[in-house]
Amino acid sequence: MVTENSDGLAPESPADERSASPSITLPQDFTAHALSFVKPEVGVAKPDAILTAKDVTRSFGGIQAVDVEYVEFQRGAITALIGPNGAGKTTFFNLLTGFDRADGGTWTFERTDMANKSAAWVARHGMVRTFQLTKALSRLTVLDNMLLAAKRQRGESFVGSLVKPAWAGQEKRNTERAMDILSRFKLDAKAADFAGSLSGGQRKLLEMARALMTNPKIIMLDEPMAGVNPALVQSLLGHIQALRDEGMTVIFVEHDMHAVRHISEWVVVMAEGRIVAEGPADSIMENQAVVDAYLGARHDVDLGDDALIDPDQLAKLMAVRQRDLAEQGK
Ligand SMILES: Nc1ncnc2c1ncn2[C@@H]1O[C@H](COP(=O)(O)OP(=O)(O)OP(=O)(O)O)[C@@H](O)[C@H]1O
Repeated sequence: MVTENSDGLAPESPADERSASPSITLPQDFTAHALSFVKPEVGVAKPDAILTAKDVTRSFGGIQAVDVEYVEFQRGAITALIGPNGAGKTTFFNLLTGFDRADGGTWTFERTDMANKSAAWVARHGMVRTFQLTKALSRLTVLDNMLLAAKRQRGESFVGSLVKPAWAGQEKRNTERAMDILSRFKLDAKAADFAGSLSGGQRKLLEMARALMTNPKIIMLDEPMAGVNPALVQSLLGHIQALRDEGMTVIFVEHDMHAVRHISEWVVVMAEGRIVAEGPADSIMENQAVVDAYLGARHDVDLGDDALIDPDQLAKLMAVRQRDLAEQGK
């Protein structure tokens, strides 16, 4: 039997079906509490995994960009994916969300095989990633960006979009939904403005807003703090926490370690394509593999809170930094 929406139309995507059925949202404390019993070990099982990846590989020429043996992501939690430049974080995101094809491996989302499905298919099944505002999108209005995101993520064909009755009803619903989401991010007054006129922080909010157009269960944010005025960081973090509080699973790639420490319940660390550590943010900074990974690639990294780093490891970091400066003759 096909369930009907309140406007009498059949649901058009699994996202619509999901919103029509009752859902249970576990309290945020439950997720954080459940993770506090998990051992900080690579590949460790989570109490309620929503996404599981196994033996996922991707190479470019001679470079092994991703070589993830096993990782689970906890439902309803905020998980940060960190690592030095070139660690494979974005490539891993692209593989999981269907924007790139893996050489090998499997991954399942809610026990559904997601390996090498199209990005539109992945989004329709509830997993979306954010994208930076490109030049072309900057020349469209804020509302157009939202409507385009809904179309693209549904995988609508050009011919399909010309079938007027279906198109018109859908367009109206999409516009209403877009305005609702924009008002949540206080961007509704900007709906008719060019996206390119937004500030750095507002652009990040628009990226998040676009991803919400298909009512996802997992939202994957690529560097949500990049280019954001420090005064707006707190508000952006609040929006991410609000998504989690509503029951969404959030996975985000971020270099800003203060943000990572502030909001994530779990941190997964990548280096040279592999996962080298995972655990709660507070303990991860003391992990030798993490310090080594950053020492190998980014000597100027700010791990968020010096007080959390083991004094020996901090001394090691400082020594490398001093040596670099000496070599540069400073
Ligand atoms: N399309 C591509 N063609 C060739 N090499 C690529 C491509 N995409 C990524 N790589 C390489 O794969 C490796 C992993 O890159 P990726 O961008 O995934 O790392 P990252 O951890 O996201 O880095 P950053 O934090 O700097 O964004 C790097 O060596 C990169 O140069």
